[in-house]
Amino acid sequence: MTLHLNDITVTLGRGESRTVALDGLTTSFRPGALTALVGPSGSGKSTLLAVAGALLRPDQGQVLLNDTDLATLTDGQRAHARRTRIGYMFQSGNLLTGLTTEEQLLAAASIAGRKPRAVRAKARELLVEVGLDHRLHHRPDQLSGGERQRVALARALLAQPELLLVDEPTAAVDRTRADDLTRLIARTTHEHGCVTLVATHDPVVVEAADTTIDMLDHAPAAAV
Ligand SMILES: Nc1ncnc2c1ncn2[C@@H]1O[C@H](COP(=O)(O)OP(=O)(O)OP(=O)(O)O)[C@@H](O)[C@H]1O
Repeated sequence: MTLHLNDITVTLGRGESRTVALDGLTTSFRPGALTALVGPSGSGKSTLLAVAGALLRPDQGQVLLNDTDLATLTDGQRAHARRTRIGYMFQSGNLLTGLTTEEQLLAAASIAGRKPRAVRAKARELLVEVGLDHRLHHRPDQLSGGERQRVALARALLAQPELLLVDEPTAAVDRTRADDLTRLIARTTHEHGCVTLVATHDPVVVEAADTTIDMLDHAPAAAV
């Protein structure tokens, strides 16, 4: 799978808060490559992740996952693409209230049509890898922000998505854990051949990436 963004423009807010977050951005991402999105706060990294992940429709431009333009799909088709083709590790975690850590992974697998029995061992393995094997029975409100984000990563990796979108994976964890997570994301990308985009301010993540996109090179004219 390749991801090609073609002439993407996104405007956010209205009136005085109206902001051009992306202005005619064109770029491609290779399968099996980890791309670091870098640039100062406000340069459009999260907006790019939201557009690539079919969470935000661009005002203009194409979001091509192979031959499928996510920008022109119906809401239902976009939801299907999110469930079956795209994995997210965002700062909010987006976990389901009331489910334990292990259930978050099994429920997501079940929604994607897989039998919980068939994925339980792999789910446990991933939770060990993200350092949460001692938190299997905690619910989201009993986890720290960094822990919630790691549940989201394990859940995303269990689904083996074609496109993996990660926002600041190392911001809420200590250095050792940050290095482990960075290695896990890079290894998964190389082994599964997914397209991985990581928004980051962390030089260690940039070092581990195969390519880097500096958002300032694509900054809207008004912001330069
Ligand atoms: N709802 C909104 N309305 C208006 N402007 C917005 C809105 N959301 C974001 N913006 C603006 O759009 C621009 C891009 O924001 P974005 O969150 O993509 O930046 P970022 O590079 O991810 O920043 P950070 O590193 O701080 O996470 C910023 O200038 C921001 O202020």
